[in-house]
Amino acid sequence: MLSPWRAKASRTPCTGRKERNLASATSALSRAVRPPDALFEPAASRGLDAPVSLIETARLMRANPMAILPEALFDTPRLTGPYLGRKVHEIAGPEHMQSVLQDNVQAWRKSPLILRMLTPILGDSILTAHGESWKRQRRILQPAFARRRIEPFASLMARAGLNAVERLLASDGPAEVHGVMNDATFQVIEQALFGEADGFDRGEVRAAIEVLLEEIGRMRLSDLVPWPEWTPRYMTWRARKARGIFRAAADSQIARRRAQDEPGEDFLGLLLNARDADTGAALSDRDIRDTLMTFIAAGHETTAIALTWALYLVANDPVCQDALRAEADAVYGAGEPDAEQSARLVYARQVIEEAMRLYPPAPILARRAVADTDICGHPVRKGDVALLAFYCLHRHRTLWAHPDRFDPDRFSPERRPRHPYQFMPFGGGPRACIGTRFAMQEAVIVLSLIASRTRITPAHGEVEPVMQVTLRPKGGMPLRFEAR
Ligand code: HEM
Repeated sequence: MLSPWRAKASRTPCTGRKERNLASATSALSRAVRPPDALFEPAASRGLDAPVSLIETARLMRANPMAILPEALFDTPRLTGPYLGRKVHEIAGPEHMQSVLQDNVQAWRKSPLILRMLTPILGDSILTAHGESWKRQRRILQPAFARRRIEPFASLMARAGLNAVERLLASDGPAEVHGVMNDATFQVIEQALFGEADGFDRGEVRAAIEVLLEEIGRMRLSDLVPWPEWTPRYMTWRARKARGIFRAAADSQIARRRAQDEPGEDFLGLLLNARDADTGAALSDRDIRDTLMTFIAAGHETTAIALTWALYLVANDPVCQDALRAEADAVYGAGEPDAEQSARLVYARQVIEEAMRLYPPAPILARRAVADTDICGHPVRKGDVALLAFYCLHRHRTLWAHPDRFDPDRFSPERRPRHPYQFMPFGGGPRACIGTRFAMQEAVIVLSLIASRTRITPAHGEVEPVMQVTLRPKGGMPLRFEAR
């Protein structure tokens, strides 16, 4: 059975006529040469087929939260089970997602477990705040992500893509793609935030950020205890020191910029200039510092993960590689794409979307009910938990034909999913990712450059996904690259 939601129109494809023609041409190229069952089908991560004890659940959560997803959630939109005297609602249906993230959003808050892990490092930032504090920050930050603000970053994204090509080709034997993609997206976010600023030791700050991201991603058994919200989370001495290094560097950059007449066009400049449209208020230095760290935490590893899985899938699909190359030749030739050209790389965009369908960088989100409510008519009590299983939604057997196959043509203008909550790597509703446009522009440019300049082949067999906040490749992602 295919999507019962298909009839519900409407997500307008944001492609112009010229792009659509190009999309059909490259899609036709990728389809014409092979029958659908010749498509690459990576092994899928499957979950529990029977309930397990609370202790076993805690163990699995720490090792790989993907393992607690029930197998049945690939066939049904909701499952409900017991959870510490309350209920946990695991959901994988578009209308159920919409109910939690949009229709009844005021009844849900981000999970205390995730907030406990994020807040010591990100503070009360747009990612962790709720209520008025979140609304104010979202209002002030939204204009920084307008198209005209993001487009100028295309050239630094292309530079990072070209650096990545060089490193992948220089590798003696298989390249460790996840590391190279992490470096590329770090280069992009760091330059987008601070521009060419000097006055701080970039190497030291990068090392500190790595320690902080590791600290955010490390779930401890004590995190699974439902402490009162005000109980501080234990932080290692190393993480405290790293937080001090990052804060000192950010504070000194903020002070230097404030002393200049022109704050600049990078994110730091935009944050210093940003004003609340309702009240005219500016962000405090502390808000700005926490926002900078939040953009790094939310925007660098996620994009690197999307690219890593996309390259894995493309490595296993030579026809898709040829189609990517043909598109790059037609759109920007031997040069590198600018913002206008990157918007015309519609097939590269489809590949990134299909990669994020199969491997959503954020595969599960958790929410806790702060009031009695319901999910599509099913009663929910205050204190219940909802697990939004995007991984299951994206491979749901009632929604997608051959859900485990890599088929970028699913995202062609004629075939793309119609329900806005059927494909949601960036979340949904008012708390959806603010960085979507930035991430898509970056991922499309970097993927297109790598696929057009190299021939990619798998180095070992299947790679398994493991969730450590994001959906990482277990044991890394070795692939081989040859110059075209
Ligand atoms: C492929 C890359 C990315 C993916 C898959 C992704 C995914 C997500 C998801 C699923 C959420 C919703 C979280 C929730 O509802 O609990 C989110 C929120 C957010 N993302 Fe992204 N993201 C990406 C890139 C970025 C980038 C590049 C930035 C910034 C430069 C960014 C900044 C944020 C922020 C600030 C939020 C919180 C928004 C709010 O609560 O109002 N993300 N992202």
